[in-house]
Amino acid sequence: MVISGVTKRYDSAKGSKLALTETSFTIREKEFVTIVGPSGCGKSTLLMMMAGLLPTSSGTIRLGENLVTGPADGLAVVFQEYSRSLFPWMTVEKNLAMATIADRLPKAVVAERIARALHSVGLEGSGKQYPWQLSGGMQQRVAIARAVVAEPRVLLMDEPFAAVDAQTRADLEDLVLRIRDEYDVTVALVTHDIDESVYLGDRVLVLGANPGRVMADIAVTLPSPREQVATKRLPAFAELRSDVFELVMRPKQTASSAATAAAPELAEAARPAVA
Ligand SMILES: Nc1ncnc2c1ncn2[C@@H]1O[C@H](COP(=O)(O)OP(=O)(O)OP(=O)(O)O)[C@@H](O)[C@H]1O
Repeated sequence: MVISGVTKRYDSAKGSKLALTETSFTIREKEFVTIVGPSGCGKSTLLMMMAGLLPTSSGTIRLGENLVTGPADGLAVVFQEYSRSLFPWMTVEKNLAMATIADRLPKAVVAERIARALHSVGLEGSGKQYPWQLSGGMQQRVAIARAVVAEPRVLLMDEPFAAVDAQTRADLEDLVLRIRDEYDVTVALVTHDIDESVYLGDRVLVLGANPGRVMADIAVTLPSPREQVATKRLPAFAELRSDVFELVMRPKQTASSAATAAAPELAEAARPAVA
């Protein structure tokens, strides 16, 4: 996915707000990129534009050869608010089937995909249940299954674990890492949690606020597969989280020089494309 010179300005009766200043980066195929930054720096705005759910004010977003100008084939989104993103009057299976409707697949293929997706998120026995019969963590698993059932090239996630408890969050983080491998999908995940950004990412994009912009693009060179205890014990993990923390907390006026020092790989534009 290639994001080129994207800006976003919100205009309202109260005035105009530059939410995101010129932003460019590339996400390579199968890469897991996390996007972290302080509240209001434009993380959700950026992700919604990547999903084609919000128009850019200027600049372009491409998925492969195609410009993203609306909800695009090959893109799936998981939101924080699982309870609002699932249809409560439909069973889990029907919720998943809805995501495949546009593809007009044979019934047997849909059933197979649903079974695979439910297995991948550990909900094999829950297909006939309704979302409201499940815990919050299980509902978010359903939302993840629904996102992958259409077998997208890119999975976009907006603070998907912010509304669950710490233990469930750790389980869901590991689940998404497994899903990435099983479905060979490219992932961009927005979070405000610095540890999560480092634990999950192959790269961390650190955004700064006022206006929103990419301050640093940090390669995460931790070994895979990641493991909640062992990975977080590594000195390299502590170092990376400190780098990201410093960038997120650092006052705006010194941010760009700090970013360059902490992340010499900032010249991301030169990377090859792309999912
Ligand atoms: N629909 C809108 N109209 C006007 N301003 C908006 C709108 N949506 C977002 N903004 C503003 O744009 C900026 C970026 O918002 P955005 O929600 O993208 O940030 P964020 O980093 O995702 O924040 P948070 O971490 O708090 O969710 C903020 O200043 C916000 O107030």
